[in-house]
Amino acid sequence: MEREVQRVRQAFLSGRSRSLRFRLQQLEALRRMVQEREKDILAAIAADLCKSEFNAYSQEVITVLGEIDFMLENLPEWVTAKPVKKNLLTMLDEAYIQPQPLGVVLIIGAWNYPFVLTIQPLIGAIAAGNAVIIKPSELSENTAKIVAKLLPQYLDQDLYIVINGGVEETTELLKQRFDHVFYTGNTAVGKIVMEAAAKHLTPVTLELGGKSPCYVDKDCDLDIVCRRITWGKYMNCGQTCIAPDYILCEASLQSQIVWKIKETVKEFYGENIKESPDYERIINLRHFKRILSLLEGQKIAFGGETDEATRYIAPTVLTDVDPKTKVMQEEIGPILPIVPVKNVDEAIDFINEREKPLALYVFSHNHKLIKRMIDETSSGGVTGNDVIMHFMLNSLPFGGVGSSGMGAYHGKHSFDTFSHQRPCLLKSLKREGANKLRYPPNSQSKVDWGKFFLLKRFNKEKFGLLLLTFLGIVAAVLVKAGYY
Ligand SMILES: NC(=O)c1ccc[n+]([C@@H]2O[C@H](COP(=O)([O-])OP(=O)(O)OC[C@H]3O[C@@H](n4cnc5c(N)ncnc54)[C@H](O)[C@@H]3O)[C@@H](O)[C@H]2O)c1
Ligand SMILES: CCCCCCC=O
Repeated sequence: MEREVQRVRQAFLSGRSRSLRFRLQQLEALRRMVQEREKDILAAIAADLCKSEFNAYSQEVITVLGEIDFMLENLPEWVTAKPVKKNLLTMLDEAYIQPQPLGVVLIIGAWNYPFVLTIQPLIGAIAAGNAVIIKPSELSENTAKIVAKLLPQYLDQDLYIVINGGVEETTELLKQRFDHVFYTGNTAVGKIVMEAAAKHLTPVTLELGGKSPCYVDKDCDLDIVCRRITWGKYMNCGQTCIAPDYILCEASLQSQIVWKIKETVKEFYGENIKESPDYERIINLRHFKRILSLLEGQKIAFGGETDEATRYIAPTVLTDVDPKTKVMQEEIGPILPIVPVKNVDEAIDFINEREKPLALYVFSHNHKLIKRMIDETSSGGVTGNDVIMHFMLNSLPFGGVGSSGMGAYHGKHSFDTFSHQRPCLLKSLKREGANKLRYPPNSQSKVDWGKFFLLKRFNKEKFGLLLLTFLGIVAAVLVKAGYY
C-alpha cells in the first residue's frame, strides 16, 4: 500500500497534473470512458443493485457527464489567479489568490450510488490538479471492478489509481499520508476516517448519512406532494443518502398521505412491484435482515412484503410511529414512517432535538412557513416542495453538517474542496522609503501613520480612494525625506 501511495505521490511531484491543458485532457478522457463504456458501467450497477439501465443512466451517469461538461466549460476561468482588493499599504503591489492542487487525494466511495459517488469527487480532484487514489466500496463489487478496469485504460496510470478491497485495505490505506481524504459512507466509519487523517493533519471531507425529515404542511396539494415523496423515497429501494426518511405531519393528514402514496406506488411500479424494472433491491443480506427487524411492533399501513432470496422489501409505510423506536434511529431503506405532530412548531422542535440531517424537505403552499423551517433548523441541504433535487444542481454545494458530515462538493465547490486557495502578495524591491514606517525604531508618529493607513475608513467612492492614494504618496515622501 505504502509503495502504491508513494508511486502516486511521485507522479504528482512530476508536476504534470498541474497544467490546465493536462487537466482538461484527462477530463475529456474520462468523458470518453463513460460514453464508450456506458454499457459495461450500467451492467455493473445493475448487477450490484438490480437497477435498470434507464435508472442507472439517469441516477448516476447523467450526473457524471453533466459534472465533466461543467468542469470543462468553467475550469479555464477557475484556475486563473484572482486579484483581490488592496489597502493603502499594498496599493502598488500585486495581490491575488492562486488556486493550487492539494497533492495526493484519497477518495473512499460508498455502495449505494457506487459510480457517481466515486467518479464525481474524482472529477473535482482532477479538475483541481491533484493525483488521486480511489477506493470504491467493496459492497458494490461489480462497479468497483469495472471502475478499476476502465480508469487505467483512459487516464494517466500513475496519477489516478484504483485500489480495491475491504475494510482491511481501507484501514491500511488510511495509515498513509494524504493531502486530503474524501469519504462517503456511514457516520461511524466517518469517525474512524477522521481519526486516521488527524494523525497526519490531513483535511477531510465527510459525506455521511442520517435521517432526513420531510414535513408536510396541511396547506399543500397532497397529490403532488405524495407523488414527489414516493419518487424520492423508493428510488434505489430507499437506499439514497438524501431520501426523505420519515414524514412529519398533523395526524389528520396521515390516512390521506398513506392512501395517496399507495396509489402512486401502484402507478409507478404496477400491481406486481417485484416485476417492475424500476424497483431495486437491498444491497446485501445483512442490510436486508437489519431493515426487516425494524418492522417488528410497527403499524404497517401498507407494504411490508419481503423476499429474502432476492432481498426484496416492498415500499412500506408505517403510521403513528413512536419516535423512540429503532426505525427512527437507523437507515431504513424503503420503509417510510409517519410521525404525527401537532403543528409546525412541534415539527421544528422534533428536528432540532435530533442530530443534524443531511437533507430537510418541507412541503407547503406557504412560502413563509418554508422559510421559517429553513431559518429555525439546520441540515446539510434543503429542497422545498420537492425531494432530492438540490443534489442535481451543481451550483449548490452538496454536503452535510454536524453528524451528517463536513465539507461539500459538486461543480465549483468540488474544485474548491480539492484546491488550496493560496494568497500571494508580490512586492517590488523599490519604494523602500514607505517601509520605514514599520521598521524599528518605532515611534508614536509611526503608530499614528499605521493607524491612519490601516484603520481609517473612507467611503468607497473613487474620490475617497484617490485621496487615500495621494495621502499615501505624501506619507511615503515624508518618510523618505527623513521627517519620521
Ligand atoms: N453524504 C453523502 O453524500 C452520502 C452518499 C451516499 C451514502 N451516504 C451514506 O453512506 C452510508 C452507506 O455507506 P456505508 O458506510 O454502508 O458504505 P460501505 O460499507 O461501502 O463503506 C464505505 C467505505 O468505508 C470503508 N469502511 C467500512 N468499514 C470500515 C472500517 N471499519 N474502517 C475503515 N474503512 C471502512 C469501506 O471499505 C468502504 O470503502 C449511508 O449511511 C448513507 O446515508 C452518504
Ligand atoms: C438521483 C441521484 C441521487 C444520488 C444521491 C447520492 C446519495 O446517496
